[in-house]
Amino acid sequence: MLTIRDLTVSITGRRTAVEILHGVSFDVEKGEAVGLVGESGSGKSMTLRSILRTEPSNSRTTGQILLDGIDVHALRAEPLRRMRANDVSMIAQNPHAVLNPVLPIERYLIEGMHDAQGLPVRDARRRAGELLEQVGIDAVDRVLRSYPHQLSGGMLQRVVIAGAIAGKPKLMLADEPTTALDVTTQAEVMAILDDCRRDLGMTMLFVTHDLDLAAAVCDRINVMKDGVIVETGVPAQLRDDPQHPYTKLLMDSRPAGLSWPAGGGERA
Ligand SMILES: Nc1ncnc2c1ncn2[C@@H]1O[C@H](COP(=O)(O)OP(=O)(O)OP(=O)(O)O)[C@@H](O)[C@H]1O
Repeated sequence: MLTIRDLTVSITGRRTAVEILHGVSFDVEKGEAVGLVGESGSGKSMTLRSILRTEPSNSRTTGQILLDGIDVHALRAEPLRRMRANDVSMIAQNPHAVLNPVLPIERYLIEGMHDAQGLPVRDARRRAGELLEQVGIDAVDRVLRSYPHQLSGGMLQRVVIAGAIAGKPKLMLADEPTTALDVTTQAEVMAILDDCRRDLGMTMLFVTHDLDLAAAVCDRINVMKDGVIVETGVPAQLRDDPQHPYTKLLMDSRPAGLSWPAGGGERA
């Protein structure tokens, strides 16, 4: 479904250019959850931005990104808008960056569905309620009428997930979706995201610095360092037989006593 080949991104200054991604290549098959794991600054977010073509304006991208065989860097404005509206959804770290603080949640969801799918407002309102139920929200009417500042971070991230799955996108990009939440809420939101993905059969590219979290939800993991994928494997393989020194370092730096979750590639 997603093929990335030899992706390089350089940030250009007046006289110099700094290369940030140095020939990144990996695949995500239909229905798979694939992790992109690495420390801060390794280039994970830039890889996601390249897929959505939202790289900084002073950047230069080479290589190929194919979504179902279509080269996203060759798309003109209208097909690109359609791709962002219908095919690829993004869940970012901070829901406040996505939700307009002066609009109730209802407007965010309804306008999103109206704009992206052309759903009439009345249908979009009903669907918004269903989506909130799907992400585990009970007090649907209260949440729909609330403004972002009236809801907790975990609740807001559920709303963002509801918006992201509304159009049943082919590909979900999740960029540290639980990092800004407290630990208990992190687990809840991650479980909801994982459930929604499975229920809808969506493909996911999941960016995180947390190898354990990636292992819990991903079928395969790409380990990234300094703009390069240094190792790819299923979670059990990275745990039992890490090949690259950086993967070993990530394994060794996990909190003591933390057992590797039975998830991802280890699921029955
Ligand atoms: N607009 C920009 N201009 C210049 N450099 C940038 C820009 N955006 C990102 N970078 C640099 O590109 C590199 C990769 O950044 P990126 O955000 O992709 O890393 P990351 O792995 O997602 O880290 P984090 O988890 O902190 O977001 C970093 O060195 C960062 O400083």
